[in-house]
Amino acid sequence: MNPNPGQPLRPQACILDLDGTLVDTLGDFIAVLGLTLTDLGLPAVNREFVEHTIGRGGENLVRQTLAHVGAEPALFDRAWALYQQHYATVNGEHASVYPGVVEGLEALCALGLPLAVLTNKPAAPTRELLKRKGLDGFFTHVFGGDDFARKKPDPLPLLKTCEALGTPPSATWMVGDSRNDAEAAHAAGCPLVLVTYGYNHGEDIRAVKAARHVDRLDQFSACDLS
Ligand SMILES: O=C(O)COP(=O)(O)O
Ligand SMILES: [Mg+2]
Repeated sequence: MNPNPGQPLRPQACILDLDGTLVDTLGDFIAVLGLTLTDLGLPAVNREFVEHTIGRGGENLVRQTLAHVGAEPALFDRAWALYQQHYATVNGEHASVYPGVVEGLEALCALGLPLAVLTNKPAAPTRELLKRKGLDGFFTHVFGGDDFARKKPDPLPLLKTCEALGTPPSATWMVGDSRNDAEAAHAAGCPLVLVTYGYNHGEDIRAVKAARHVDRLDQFSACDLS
């Protein structure tokens, strides 16, 4: 029973998004797309386009990019293969952990909460990035966009992650940076925290309904868990 109806349950576990929430990976996406487009003899795309398009997985980014530069959709398979090759090399080089993330994760772990990463990035580069940035030790589970039949904003990956964590969705908080995380969390029944510093397709994340909006991850742990 929720002792405060209308208030979300105190977290028993947390699910965290990766890109735009834990790590600022925009520079990696820009570099990898640049290399891919050069290999294909296609024109470059600008930073704003990349920032507004990331969040729904690499396949979607590559598809949207081909459309944006006026390339044939049939180029997708080649472009996706090149993109993945370049991503494996570049991964983390132009990326940095956001301020407050390590402190926030330490606070959540100190409370004994199991933590999972759930991202639309494929699982292999996700695990590698967490390792390269020294974040891998915080998580009991790491799931990527290719681990389940559907990606966020579908609720399926969140429900599967709750199952793996062994906690009910109503007490499993989702922390993310975009409306994909928000739609998935609302549909799954997970309380939602949105960080204000990530990527939300160029739209103001404060307009998206959430239990909390925070400017740093350690603000979430400070206000909700003590
Ligand atoms: O790969 C992406 O599009 C980013 O995904 P994420 O925000 O779910 O981590
Ligand atoms: Mg994100």
